[in-house]
Amino acid sequence: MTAQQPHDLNCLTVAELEKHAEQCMDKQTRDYYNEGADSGSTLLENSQAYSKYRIRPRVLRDISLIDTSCPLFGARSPLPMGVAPTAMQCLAHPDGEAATARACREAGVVIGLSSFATTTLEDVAAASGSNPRVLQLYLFEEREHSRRLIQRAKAAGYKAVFLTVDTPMLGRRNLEIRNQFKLPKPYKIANFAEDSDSPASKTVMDGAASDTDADKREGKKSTSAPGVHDGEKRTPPAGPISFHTHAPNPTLCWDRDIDWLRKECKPEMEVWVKGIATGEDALLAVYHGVDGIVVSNHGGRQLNGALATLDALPEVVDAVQGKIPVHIDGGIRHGTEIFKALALGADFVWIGRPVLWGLSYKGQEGVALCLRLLRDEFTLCMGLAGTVKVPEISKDYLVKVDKSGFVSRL
Ligand SMILES: Cc1cc2nc3c(=O)[nH]c(=O)nc-3n(C[C@H](O)[C@H](O)[C@H](O)COP(=O)(O)O)c2cc1C
Ligand SMILES: CC(C)CC(=O)C(=O)O
Repeated sequence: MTAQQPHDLNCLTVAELEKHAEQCMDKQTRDYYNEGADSGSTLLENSQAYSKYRIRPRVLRDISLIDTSCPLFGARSPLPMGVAPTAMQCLAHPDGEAATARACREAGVVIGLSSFATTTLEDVAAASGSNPRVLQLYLFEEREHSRRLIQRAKAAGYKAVFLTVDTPMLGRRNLEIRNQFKLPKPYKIANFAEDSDSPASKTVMDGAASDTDADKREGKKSTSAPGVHDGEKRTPPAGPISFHTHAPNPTLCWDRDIDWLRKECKPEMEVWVKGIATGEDALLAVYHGVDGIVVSNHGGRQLNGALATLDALPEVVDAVQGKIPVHIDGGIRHGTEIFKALALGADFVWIGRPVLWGLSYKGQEGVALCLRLLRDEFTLCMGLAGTVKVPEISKDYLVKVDKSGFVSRL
């Protein structure tokens, strides 16, 4: 990714990228990617939270050499920004996660790969070369699948596992239900295509929606549903691995699961938790020895009514007191918003839907465009705000504007 890259005159902002992507995606994909849970208010507030803050630019500071780099996984990242894990990217473009990985490699930007990717983690590693990658993990109740995935990620050079902790149950996504969302053939949930614990596994890996998906939507009894105490013993979900059955794990807990995960991953891979939204849980994460936190509400797709991530960030940063890195995702659509998140104490940001929009628009080239737009906007923001180094970005550069227009220093 070079600074001299010509502009795509049809697409100069992430907002324009979103509009183009709308034309490129079929309805099922557009609805699945773009919607939030329930009324979508948290999805909306994730973005709106950024407009409560304005930047206080400083001048006459010689900003001729701007360094946008920051530390990440024991090395340096050229930007304080990575690509968040999002499932099933072949829905956006046939090249899917491999195209995203190639664009990330070109830009030197870390890629987060979803457990529920449509490309294997080995193929993404091959497309990434020496560029850093992390594996997002849904820790299944049936541990063997997860154990195998972790071993494969280690062998393929992944730097970290990001355990998603905001999905003890799946959020209610009404468009997904109405569309009877399913992964169309020939795509597969690639990382589990070889797992064949039961004969039924093979069927769902072929890409068809499982009966289990339909049963879940219709509210039929499932072993993975959280416990209403009816005296029956819980059994983990068996059979086909589909995201409706296996991604949510209502049994996850700090003591047993985080400790197990650290033992499985370390020392080769770091263990992070993705989906922290309170100071209390941030303290527990530190106590349980995780290497980092992502403040996230899953892009507003889980608990609707939860606080916007930018609003949750300060209490997490206060609780952590710099002991481990704090990252954030949700609603970031412009380089100035990366700046605001860092000014409020985040060490790094992750970008979700805009990357999917880029992928839908032009495959690898579209993802590269998305990353370039955000990079250029962020660099421009640093320069115009009078900062030349990422660690200089602090709350001194922000004011908060309340609903009546009253401006306060932070
Ligand atoms: C279509 C889609 C699929 C997602 N899949 C996953 C996933 O498999 N695992 C996960 O932890 N988060 C997943 N996420 C959440 C993202 O990692 C991230 O938290 C969120 O997209 C950030 O918000 P943004 O889209 O507003 O940038 C998904 C988000 C979207 C939009
Ligand atoms: C596998 C799914 C649960 C993917 C996901 O996290 C999402 O759709 O938000």
